[in-house]
Amino acid sequence: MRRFVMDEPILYLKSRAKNPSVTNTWAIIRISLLVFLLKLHSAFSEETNTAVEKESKLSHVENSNASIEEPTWTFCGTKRLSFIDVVLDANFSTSGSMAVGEECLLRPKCDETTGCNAPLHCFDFSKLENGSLEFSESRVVVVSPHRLESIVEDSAVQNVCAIVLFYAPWCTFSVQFARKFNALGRSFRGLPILALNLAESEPYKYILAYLPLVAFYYRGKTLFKFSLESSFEDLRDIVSNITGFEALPVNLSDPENEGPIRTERETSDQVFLAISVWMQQSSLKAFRACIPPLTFSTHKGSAGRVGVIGGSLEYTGAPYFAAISSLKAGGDLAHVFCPEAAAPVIKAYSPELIVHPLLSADATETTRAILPWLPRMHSLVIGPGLGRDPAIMASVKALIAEVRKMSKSMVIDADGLHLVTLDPSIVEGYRDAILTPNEAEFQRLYTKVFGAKATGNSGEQTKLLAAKLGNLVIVRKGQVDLITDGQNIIECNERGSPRRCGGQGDLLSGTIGLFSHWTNTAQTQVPGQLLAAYGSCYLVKKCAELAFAKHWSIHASQ
Ligand SMILES: NC(=O)C1=CN([C@@H]2O[C@H](COP(=O)(O)OP(=O)(O)OC[C@H]3O[C@@H](n4cnc5c(N)ncnc54)[C@H](O)[C@@H]3O)[C@@H](O)[C@H]2O)[C@@H](O)CC1
Ligand SMILES: Nc1ncnc2c1ncn2[C@@H]1O[C@H](COP(=O)(O)OP(=O)(O)OP(=O)(O)O)[C@@H](O)[C@H]1O
Repeated sequence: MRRFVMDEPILYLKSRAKNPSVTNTWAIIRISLLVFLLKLHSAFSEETNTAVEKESKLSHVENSNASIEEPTWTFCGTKRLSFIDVVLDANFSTSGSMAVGEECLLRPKCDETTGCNAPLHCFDFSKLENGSLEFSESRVVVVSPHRLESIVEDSAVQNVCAIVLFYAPWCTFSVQFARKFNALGRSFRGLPILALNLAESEPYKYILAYLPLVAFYYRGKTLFKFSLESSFEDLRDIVSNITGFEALPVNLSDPENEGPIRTERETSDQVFLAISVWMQQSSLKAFRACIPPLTFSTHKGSAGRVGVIGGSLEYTGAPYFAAISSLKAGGDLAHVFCPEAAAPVIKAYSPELIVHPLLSADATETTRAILPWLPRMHSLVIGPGLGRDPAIMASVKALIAEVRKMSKSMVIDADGLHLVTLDPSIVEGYRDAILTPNEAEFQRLYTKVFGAKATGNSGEQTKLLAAKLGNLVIVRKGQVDLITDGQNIIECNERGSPRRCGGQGDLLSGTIGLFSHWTNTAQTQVPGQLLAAYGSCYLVKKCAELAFAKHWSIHASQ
């Protein structure tokens, strides 16, 4: 599924708008092409003629305003306005975001010729001759995503302002805001006042911090986003002040303001989508707040000591990936407890890792040797590369029992999950456990616990299993990672990488091990294990996406 942030098409178009000579040349080429197309098309139908007429008018817009300079910006004057965000890039004199309710007024920068009160040069569509264009009327125009992109594209090469409401008919706040926005549309003639219904758009196509959200575009840039706490009068004044368009008298309570955006709420399954988007955004924010600051007062180990219990003669990469990722993500010390045969190999991969060749087929001896180390670990990652030797499994089972007694965070992955599938009671009811199954591992565990294959909604299946195991945390990995403690569920639907090379799960378990220490220390409102898991899923998917974009074919070390 393609996803992009709202500003992405704008960024793409910026390069064309920045250089006036390129813009002019581009405009001339477009006009010549349009004139040619005009002649060609006018032979066909009446409908085609109308379209061509519109294009011809737009080319007139381009032509007449080709010389207009990019304005610079400043805040001046005082008026109580509410902006969510002021999105001005390096070309502009002011940047930053402003809290709701701050006293400010955004203006093109004061200079000798324009003074402080000069508005933007926004094209007035109502002044077009024979103006039958959609924007020449005074009303909100509901557009498709495709149409919105083309308008933003047009506005990048012309001096067109566009005000866009992103809304959903099932969203209570959108519906409450609809009347104000409908009235805003009726207050201005000649200015594109648009609305995009997210319910009819590709899910996740626009990542919006708020719903509803009003964005103001000018020449292909998002200049700012309005807060919905603004009154209708404030919204109208902002638009009027910035564009220089005079507002028509409109009464907010007029019945005509019932449309075109509906003021009655529709019910829909998409509400879940909104909650999911909100959960992801708030989880990321909450997780970020748990990241320990870098200061000179900390000591070695305080940012995290993670122990990985894993590795075998066959698999030395998996425990290495888990341990090294906990260090690379910000941990201070990473220990690996592995069989003797694997230790020199793992050690040779990296001098950073502290490798203990203490895991053996003798459960009593293993426990005796590793037990003194356990209290020093903040968290344990159990399973990467262990293999399935029954005697080793028995040793690990004994260690899990010791970790439980110490109430330490424990991430169970790979062959550790095989052990849990053989005997789920070893983790049952232990809320500090985080299981990280891939799809195959999830199905095996689910079948073992419920005696039947999982069917139906995958979120519900995952919640059911986590609840049945006593509300521990399950991270079901896949195209969308599902993270649940049996009550709450968070999805991580970052794009990740289409390369499914081995070892990516080990990166995930290693970082969850570290992050669970951070979130437990920070004492969060959202359960710490859930946050740690979300932070890690987000990080691993983001890294995979970036590495894939850079190398095109990735493997875990990248
Ligand atoms: N470099 C290394 O040392 C590595 C070692 N690894 C270790 O290798 C051992 C075996 O791990 P496996 O993951 O192969 O476990 P399994 O032996 O249980 O195999 C899982 C099977 O499920 C399949 N599968 C995975 N995701 C699936 C999905 N979404 N839908 C359908 N089928 C799916 C896989 O192709 C595989 O055949 C573990 O100890 C693991 O830690 C892996 O972590 C990879 C890297
Ligand atoms: N189809 C997919 N598209 C994008 N990302 C995916 C997809 N499937 C899994 N991932 C991501 O890859 C990472 C590892 O998941 P995977 O299912 O490969 O685990 P694993 O089999 O346990 O890995 P490992 O090879 O380390 O044992 C997770 O971050 C997961 O989100």
